[in-house]
Amino acid sequence: MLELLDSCDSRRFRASKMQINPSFYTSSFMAVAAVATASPSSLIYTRPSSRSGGRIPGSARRTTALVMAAGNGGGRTMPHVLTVAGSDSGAGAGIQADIKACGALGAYCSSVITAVTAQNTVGVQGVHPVPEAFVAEQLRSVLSDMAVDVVKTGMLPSVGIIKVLCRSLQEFPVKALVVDPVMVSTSGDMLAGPSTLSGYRDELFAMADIVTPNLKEASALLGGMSLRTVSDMCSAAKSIHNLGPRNVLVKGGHLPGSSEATDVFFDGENYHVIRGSHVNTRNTHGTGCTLASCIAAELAKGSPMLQAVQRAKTFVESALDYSKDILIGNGPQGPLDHLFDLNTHAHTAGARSFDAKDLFLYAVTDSGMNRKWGRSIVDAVKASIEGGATIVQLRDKEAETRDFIEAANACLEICRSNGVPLLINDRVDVALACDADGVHVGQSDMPARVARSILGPQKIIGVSCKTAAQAAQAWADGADYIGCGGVFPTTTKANNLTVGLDGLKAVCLASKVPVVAIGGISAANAGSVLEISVPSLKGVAVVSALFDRECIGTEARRLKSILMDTSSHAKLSV
Ligand SMILES: Cc1ncc(COP(=O)(O)OP(=O)(O)O)c(N)n1
Ligand SMILES: Cc1ncsc1CCOP(=O)(O)O
Repeated sequence: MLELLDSCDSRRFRASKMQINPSFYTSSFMAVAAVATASPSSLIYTRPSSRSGGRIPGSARRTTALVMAAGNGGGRTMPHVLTVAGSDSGAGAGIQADIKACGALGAYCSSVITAVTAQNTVGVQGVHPVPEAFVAEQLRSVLSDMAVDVVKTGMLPSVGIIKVLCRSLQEFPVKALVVDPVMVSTSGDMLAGPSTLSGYRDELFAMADIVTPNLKEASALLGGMSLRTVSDMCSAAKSIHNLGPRNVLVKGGHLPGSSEATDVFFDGENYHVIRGSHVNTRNTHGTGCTLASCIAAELAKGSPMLQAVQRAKTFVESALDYSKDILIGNGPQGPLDHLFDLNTHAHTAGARSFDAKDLFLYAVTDSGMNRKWGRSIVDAVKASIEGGATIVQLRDKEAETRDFIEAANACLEICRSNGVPLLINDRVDVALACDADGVHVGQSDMPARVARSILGPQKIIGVSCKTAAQAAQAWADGADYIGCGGVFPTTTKANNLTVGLDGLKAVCLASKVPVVAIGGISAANAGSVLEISVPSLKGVAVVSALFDRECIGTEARRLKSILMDTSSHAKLSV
């Protein structure tokens, strides 16, 4: 697998199509080490090419020889993917997704940018292609210097850029080429004109080790062929294979009438139907780029093709599952968290533990109501949790500090044993004294910024907001969530302005942190609150609907079931 060339040797070599070999790295590393020890200044190493016309340019060989002569030849190599794709300012797809996906799988990822897009979770607002000559320059910079194993392509906005890439790959061969024929974004915006179809078909596919179209792209490549079933996908995979790539993966996504995410892989001889579970989430932006990058990373690590595809699919499924509730942006398509494995460990290592799902049914206590019904605060909190409350706030405007701390300690015991966070209304001192999970502060209480500096990064801080400007300030101050209301008129809080469902919606749309609605909410109107259907709205907070009722547990159960029904019928991401 390894060829040694004299540094002055100008021989060109032409290698036959290379099989991806898992032992490649080990063997090349050992051979390099041997060479470095034997005769460091006069020999260089190179690897055979998978591409026709493969050669190592003299300048690159000389550079390698110099590096080895300088004593760096025995360093550790990394599997290396070069992504040639567009930049996504929202970082859910494109170059940014590729770099994160490769990093997550342990591959180094260099990048050649073909276009700069202005993009977010709503859609694509602008596309600015990079001039062909500058794409060529970027390619030369990376490929002439770095040992790239696999090139992965994403957005190639013109035939000219496709041609530039093909020329570069002829000059600087790599182990494998993964082509994701990106044409339309998940939001439906065009990223490459129809003229690029001929570039893919006539130029790039013949060089590709795998092409990974989704149903729309496969259909476009085949002149508008209708693709509805797995059998259609098999026919499409065969037709695309006839265009030149060695392998084809047609991604079925969520096929009509199926609860699975089904893909078809064709290697020119056999079809493999790869089934995965469909994850119900808005956070699917960039899954195509991620899948192709993962395939590239696995190939760079030495996996055989089918195994690379299977591992990539497993990674995407795990990332979708982990990211299904993440709130980034207000548009219909949010991004994945590619670094979920890292972040899972970060949580256990002490990062903030707030989970927006906890806001679903938020019980806010009221000392006056407890007195009226002859209940202790501890019994009231216990009953609300038994009924399904997901977070509790102790709100007591009258208690002496000492009594408040005592009550908070007792409630904390119940909350902790049920895995329900306990927050303290207004009183940062009480929260600190009993080590509660956090505080909720209003616009005239201690500023959230100050509370954050006192409580540290791990405590939960909620802030009451009635306007978009207040929501922006709360986020800037380090709030974890905001409480917005009163949504409906209420007698629980005197002189409180009602913002209505429209006001709630405006704040939710503006908020960069999760929102819980509060004020006059009960079983009669809780459904209408969730139905405003803005992703940042994560639940409702109630006082009288629980604590001014005879049976707190029954009321909590009723509310919870209404919230769950509404969120599942409206497919809300709460
Ligand atoms: C979840 C939640 N949202 C809003 C409020 C109101 O807090 P604030 O504005 O501080 O008013 P008081 O509760 O102090 O009367 C809240 N408590 N909880
Ligand atoms: C504390 C608070 N903040 C805004 S409205 C409100 C009172 C909510 O109480 P209820 O759920 O009984 O209307």
